[in-house]
Amino acid sequence: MAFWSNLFTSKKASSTGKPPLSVQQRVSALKHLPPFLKLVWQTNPRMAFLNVVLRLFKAAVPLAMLYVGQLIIDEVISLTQVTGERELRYLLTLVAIEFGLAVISDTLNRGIALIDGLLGDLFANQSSIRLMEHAAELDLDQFEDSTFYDKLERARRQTLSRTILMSQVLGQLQDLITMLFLAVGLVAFNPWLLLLLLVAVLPAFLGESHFNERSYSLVHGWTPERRELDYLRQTGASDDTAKEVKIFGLSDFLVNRFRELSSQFYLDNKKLATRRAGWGSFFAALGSAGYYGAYVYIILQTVNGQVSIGQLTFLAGSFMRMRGLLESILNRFTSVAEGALYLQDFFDFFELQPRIHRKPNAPAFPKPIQHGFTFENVGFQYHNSERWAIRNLNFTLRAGEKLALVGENGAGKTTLVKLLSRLYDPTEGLILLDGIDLREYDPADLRREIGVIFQDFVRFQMSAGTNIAIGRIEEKSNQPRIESSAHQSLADTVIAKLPEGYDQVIGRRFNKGVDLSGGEWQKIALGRAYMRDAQLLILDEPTAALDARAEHEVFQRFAELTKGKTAVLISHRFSTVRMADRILVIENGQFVEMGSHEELLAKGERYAELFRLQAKGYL
Ligand SMILES: Nc1ncnc2c1ncn2[C@@H]1O[C@H](COP(=O)(O)OP(=O)(O)OP(=O)(O)O)[C@@H](O)[C@H]1O
Repeated sequence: MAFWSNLFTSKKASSTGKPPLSVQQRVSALKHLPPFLKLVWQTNPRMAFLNVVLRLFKAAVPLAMLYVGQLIIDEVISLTQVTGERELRYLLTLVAIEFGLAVISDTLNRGIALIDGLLGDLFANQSSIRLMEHAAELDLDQFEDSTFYDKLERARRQTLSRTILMSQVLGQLQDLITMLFLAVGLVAFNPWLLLLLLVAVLPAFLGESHFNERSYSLVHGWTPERRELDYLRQTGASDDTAKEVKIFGLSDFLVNRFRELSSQFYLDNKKLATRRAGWGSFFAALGSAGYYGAYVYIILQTVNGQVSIGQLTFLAGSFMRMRGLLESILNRFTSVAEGALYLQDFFDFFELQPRIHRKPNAPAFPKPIQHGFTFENVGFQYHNSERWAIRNLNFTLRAGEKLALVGENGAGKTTLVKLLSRLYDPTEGLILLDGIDLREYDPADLRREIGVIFQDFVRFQMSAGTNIAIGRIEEKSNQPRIESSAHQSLADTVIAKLPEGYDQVIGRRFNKGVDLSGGEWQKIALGRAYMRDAQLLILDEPTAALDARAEHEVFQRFAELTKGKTAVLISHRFSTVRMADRILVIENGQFVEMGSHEELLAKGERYAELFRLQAKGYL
């Protein structure tokens, strides 16, 4: 019987190859319940308090009803033995009390369900907000780590299901109190009955807890695959991918992979569910045997005249209720413990801390920048890669200059920009701003003074105006500023053609959304750079989809706008690159040469070679 041997601390790997968790781990997961309940309480203290009070009242109702029931039956029996005039007032009062209790019980149930639902909604909303806020604080490389994604995914799934945990924990406390009340009556009659009850219910509890742990391991171990399933579902049927899925005939490929993964999960789950159902029926039969044993005992006592018929109904009723309660307490205990295990994922996510954060005593950000950014022997390795994306980089981006970065695909240009904006910190070497290590400044100050438009800028499925305002979202109501940014980035001509102008939702995701061409999107995204009005502006090839004339015009306007400001341009078009004051050529992450267009051409080395290739139409 593998079941019994696995029950406590199984070392056997589950079907997912992950060892199931031990009882110790499960019990230790319960430590997350107090902070969880604290979060629930903080969500809305008044509602939480009311919930507890209503549940306390509800806990006392079953005992009161059973007791009144006993009095009613005994009174009925004694009245049947009376001949002549019968006094019914007492009996009718008892019935009225029982009726009152029934009404109170129903009302309390409704009230508790209402507050549970409302508090649960508030809690789910607040958890989602906390999750979004915390995710926003984390570093970019944490997002690029797949184990981080698994954590985020599990935490995201938690926000809704945790509201069920809240009702379960509170329900548990309520049932425990009801049990306590009922137990007092039962123990007074015969303490052995209580023991019989435990014996009847305990195996079912252990069985449930075993299977819950298995199903947690299964679900937990399948997180990466479930993410893949979500991805496949999304890729197979979404507006973003429909074009390529059709052209390349990818539907079967995606469907087959989905079928393969989902049927593996189905089979694993089916095996577990079937075993669970089999053992569950066996344990339920054990429970019934316990109940009927106790029932026979009480009946015999009644026949022998040791207890009244009213007491018989009270005791049998209490025993039956206690069995139900104990079963649900124990079963719920395992799902509470399981919920607490998932809570671990939830709290784990919140324990992740960004490495790039504000230090105490951060120096004031220079306004204006005096000297510029100096790279001293800078090297950078992506955390998931052995390769150095950038190495031994030494140069200065002078305050007020326009610097163009040139290099082949994968040379490290975008990486350099990410280091400048502190999306990452260098693996080795230093970046200094006006002589102070960039890491000393508050990253929020730095980012406020830098505007970057990446080549893979986000196409926000929002209005055209908001898409530009995103460059400085605090100014989202400043329509003149949005319009002047749109004018400078040539987005105004695109917006003029939209039926609802600046209020037009762009992108296809939402109803009435109008999609734009690649170049039109770029003009909108470029508007963000003008909206930003930062000390350092970086354009990382956001003009690649613009036609040659539009790009030329964009950069002429850009040069005017950035007069006196520092700017970095990345472009593969030399007609654009030559507008820069200086050009930095990098290859395989290493410095190759630096100078003005004329200087580099005169030098006749790498830049000159690339320039001539493009002039001949080879690049
Ligand atoms: N998130 C990442 N994780 C791991 N490696 C990365 C990541 N991003 C980029 N790289 C690698 O770092 C190197 C430099 O990439 P980078 O994006 O900086 O090149 P680039 O010069 O901007 O190229 P392109 O002209 O194609 O945009 C490449 O080899 C790339 O594969």
